[in-house]
Amino acid sequence: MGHLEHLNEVFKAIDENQEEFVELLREAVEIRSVSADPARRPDCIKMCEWARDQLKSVGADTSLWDLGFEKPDLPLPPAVFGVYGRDKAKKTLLIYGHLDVQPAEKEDGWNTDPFKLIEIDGKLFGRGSTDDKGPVIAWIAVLKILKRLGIELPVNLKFVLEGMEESGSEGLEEGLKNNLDKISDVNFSCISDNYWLGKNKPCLTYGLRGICYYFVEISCARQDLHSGINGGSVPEAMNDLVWIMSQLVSVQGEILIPGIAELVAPLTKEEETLYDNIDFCMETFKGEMGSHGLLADNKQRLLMNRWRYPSLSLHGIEGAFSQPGAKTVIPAKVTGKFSLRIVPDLTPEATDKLVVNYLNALWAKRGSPNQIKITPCHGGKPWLADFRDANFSAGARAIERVFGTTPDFTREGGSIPITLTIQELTGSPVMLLPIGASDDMAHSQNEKLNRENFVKGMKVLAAYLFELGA
Ligand SMILES: NCC(=O)N[C@@H](Cc1c[nH]cn1)C(=O)O
Ligand SMILES: [Zn+2]
Ligand SMILES: [Zn+2]
Repeated sequence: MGHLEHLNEVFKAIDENQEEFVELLREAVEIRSVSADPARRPDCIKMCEWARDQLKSVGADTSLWDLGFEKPDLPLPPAVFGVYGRDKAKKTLLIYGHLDVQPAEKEDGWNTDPFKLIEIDGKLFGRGSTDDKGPVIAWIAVLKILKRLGIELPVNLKFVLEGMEESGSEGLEEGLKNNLDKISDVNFSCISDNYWLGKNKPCLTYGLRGICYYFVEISCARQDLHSGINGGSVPEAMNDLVWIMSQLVSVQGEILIPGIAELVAPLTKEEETLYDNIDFCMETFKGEMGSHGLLADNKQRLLMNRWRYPSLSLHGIEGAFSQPGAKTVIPAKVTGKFSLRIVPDLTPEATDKLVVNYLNALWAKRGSPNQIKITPCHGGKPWLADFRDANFSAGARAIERVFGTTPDFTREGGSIPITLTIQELTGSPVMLLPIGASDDMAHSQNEKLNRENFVKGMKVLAAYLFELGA
């Protein structure tokens, strides 16, 4: 039987068994694997063990790689490694995904409990539904279906799943380097951990921005003070911090740190034309976010701002009063948090140097007697690939089979720190194959994955395996 006939059977079985896979996603969403919260570390570990058990249940050889400790009393979640098939005559595909999620509280403004999967109008709401538990489960679903139907896999598979992606993939690069012999036979890699550019048209992604995250801690007193009793008598940490944070980015979104713009790879004529035919509407994008404005006045420039230029975002101030009401306090210690999304040819090292020099220069100018501590937190490199290779061709053909349309080739503004490492360590091409839609609201309130995207995503992944093995 040819691979096409197999696919029709596989697609039918995916449709008929979709409820089972929604239930798997429900189980996974209920595990609060928030990697940024040390108190949730046991849940991150539990989530990795859960995924290991799922892979085992379909017949993969699995192991957990110990990745050591984040801090003396805080173990890193293990990486899940799975091998499915060892046929020397077949190509080997490495599948990467992550099992940890961003923090979420109902009080943040969710309409439902973030850690309960709730379906409303075909949308599966829950933290991690789209980023990245849904896509990981889509892979597991494909294996379950192929096993059930007794269909031989057209390629060998190797899984690398981790529990720290949302916190910079700490420990994973070392874990991969320690297990190089296990991934040296990989011919292709695929990551499903980003989103379509819109709600209707699928895409394949060939670029990611990197990330450099910073903490700036300023302290002014031993403990919080009364702003009536002490206001006007002490230089305040919060005033210093807000002064610094207001000088990082302009109202037009331009990064004010000297030297950053100069390290950005120049735009070539060939690259410029790539943005013209992409199916993207600025007004729809603005509407989906409910934003009050955009930082560009044409589609091409807006996409470039998201994909090929760096950006700087202010994330929060730890220690500042943020509850409802009007507490009259002078916080004793505040920590500002911001990050830069970096692009070729910026490196985390060069970015750290420029950022730290600039913060030190600002601090000297401020002349405050308070104490400052600048901590570069995690860094991840950008990634840019050639979308004209065999991996992308197989992905594009798979999408055509399921959607009857060719995908757009896109870049992504977010970061998956391990992507470049996987490409370099395996010496083979990586492709990003998103299944979620642009309005999934990853990292935000009411994160969701459309049931249709979930089901069609499984079909695309299955078709991709057959195209790759053809
Ligand atoms: N789906 C990819 C993703 O969301 N990646 C994160 C990675 C990250 C790095 N530091 C914190 N998170 C992203 O924010 O892009
Ligand atoms: Zn993700
Ligand atoms: Zn994420």
